[in-house]
Amino acid sequence: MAQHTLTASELTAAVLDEDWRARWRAGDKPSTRSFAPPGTPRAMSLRFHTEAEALVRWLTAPESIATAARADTAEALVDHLWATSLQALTDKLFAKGRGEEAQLFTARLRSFCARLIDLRQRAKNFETWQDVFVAAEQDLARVPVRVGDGTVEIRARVDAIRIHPGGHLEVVDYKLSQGDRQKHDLVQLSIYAHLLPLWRPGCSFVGTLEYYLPEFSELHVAPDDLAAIFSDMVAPVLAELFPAAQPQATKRTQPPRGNAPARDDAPADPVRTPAHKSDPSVALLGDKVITAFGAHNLGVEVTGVIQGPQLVRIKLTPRPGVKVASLANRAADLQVALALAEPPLIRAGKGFVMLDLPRPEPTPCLLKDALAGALATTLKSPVAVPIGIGVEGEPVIADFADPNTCHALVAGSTGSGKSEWLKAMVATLVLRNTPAAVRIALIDPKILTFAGVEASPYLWRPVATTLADAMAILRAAIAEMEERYQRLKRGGFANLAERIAAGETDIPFLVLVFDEFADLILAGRDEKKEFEALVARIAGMGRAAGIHLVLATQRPDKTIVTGLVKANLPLKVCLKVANAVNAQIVLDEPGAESLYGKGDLLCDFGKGLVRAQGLFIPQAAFLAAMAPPARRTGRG
Ligand SMILES: Nc1ncnc2c1ncn2[C@@H]1O[C@H](COP(=O)(O)OP(=O)(O)OP(=O)(O)O)[C@@H](O)[C@H]1O
Repeated sequence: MAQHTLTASELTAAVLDEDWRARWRAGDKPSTRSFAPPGTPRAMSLRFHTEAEALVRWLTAPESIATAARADTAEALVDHLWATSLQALTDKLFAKGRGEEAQLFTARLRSFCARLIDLRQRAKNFETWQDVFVAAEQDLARVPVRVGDGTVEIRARVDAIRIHPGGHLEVVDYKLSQGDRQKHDLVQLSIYAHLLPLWRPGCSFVGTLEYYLPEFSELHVAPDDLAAIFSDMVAPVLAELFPAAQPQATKRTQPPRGNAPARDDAPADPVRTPAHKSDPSVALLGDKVITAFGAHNLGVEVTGVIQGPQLVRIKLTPRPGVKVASLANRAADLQVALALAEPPLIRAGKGFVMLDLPRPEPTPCLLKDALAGALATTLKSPVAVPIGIGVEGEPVIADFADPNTCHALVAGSTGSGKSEWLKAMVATLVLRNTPAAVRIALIDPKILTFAGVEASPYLWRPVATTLADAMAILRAAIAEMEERYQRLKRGGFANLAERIAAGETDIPFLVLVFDEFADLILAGRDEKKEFEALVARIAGMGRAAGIHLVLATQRPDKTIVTGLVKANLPLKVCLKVANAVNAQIVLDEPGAESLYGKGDLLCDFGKGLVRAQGLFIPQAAFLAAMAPPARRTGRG
């Protein structure tokens, strides 16, 4: 069967090298490395990219952002690099007789640091390095590109996405050599520029090639020039490589809104929840588990094997004398015995012990399918939202109207699936309500999560991307809450739901969604105090007024998830976190460090933890959902 995916590097190679293309068409997988000009000295390109990425992450990470914002000279940045890794690296290179390479490498990074200071000066009203960088080493996973009547998925990783003072986003490619490779660099940049608006519809991107030779030089390429390179050089090669690309109708879940480009980044072959194809190899797992525990003198019986969308749950009964804690302590041994990537989660359930193993072929849960199936009858109140699909295929839902789940804390390390979870939650609210019934405030410091929704009638205020705008939204929500209380009192209603039930529908529910709130806590003592006070106020009084808070963070440590924040958000949704301490902070018990990522989550409703798989909505469907109801093209 024809292959319908390739990487941006492969596509670049195919565009510029006819032999490469012929070998690929013949079914080979030719290397893209042969593309480097022969005889070039070792540029240590990979290491340069790693150092640049680590530096940008330090500049923008919540825990270091305040310190990093004070770094206003190239020397200060070089000092940081030197202390964290560069000194050790150069010492090693000198010891190996590669002193010349070490000097060249250091000179390149010096140029990089000097460039960063220029960018700092270029930024409008610089407060932190987040005013410069949106992302470093950003993966663009499986972006569908139209080829003829079909689609081809292209994968890419871009070096940086930055804020350009012209109001665009700037995609940047770092290069360590120039010469005859500039054509190659331009083709690659044109591919990135083509992919990015498909990946984040609604954003416009300019392209920059940055050379560190070691002297710095840059080449700006206008969007029209990049589009011309793509259509003249890349598009014909794509058509040649994929003469029979898959018809779009079989891949697309929903036509895009207006002129928004098609995007369907849902993983392939989604299973219709809650029924999942059973996997024959799962039948053998029970025996393997008995043997693995038996090797440590822990007797267990398998009393059930359940296949969820992403997990296999094995229900075990411990033999007399075998403690649950002893089984849980053997997670690392099971990881080895069953050749797992992570230690499995082993927890006590009602009358049994649950051992969750990854499914050999996990299947994602699409919001669209869940809304048409399991959620159709279970979401009742207008502000009921899905948490995900449970291991046994059951819908796991929360209702903001319920005092036990009226405000949420969402935590998970980077890549765990927080933004996707938030998007599925927001999409559910807007797909089930008109803008007159529900309004959303989006606080998106990462800029890309909610890009492209600016014109949505569901927005209560424009999407906030800065600390100042985020605080302004919270203050406005307090004022709104007080006004609502007056109106409820005048009408003799205890809360908004009661008023709506009486037929008065002119006040919408309001859900405030923070894709990251760490910056608000770390901004300074006064800001932290004000933020906590505002959160406490809304948390305490918001439900009656129909105002709900959803605060997400990728940094669930004690500094960010303070006692006050945690106590005020009764619903906890914890995706994969870095360690057991983080899990403990969010859920009061470890476990979430063993989740598998990509939407795998544990949720606390106040009566024990539930494991579920978060729902997924493709970006194009999300944008379509945010459109006015009359202009919707379908259901996401
Ligand atoms: N529910 C899901 N089902 C399938 N895949 C998912 C799901 N959630 C996330 N993923 C995959 O994981 C990737 C990362 O998810 P997401 O962007 O939500 O992470 P994140 O936790 O917000 O990370 P960061 O904090 O770095 O932005 C997505 O691009 C998607 O490929």
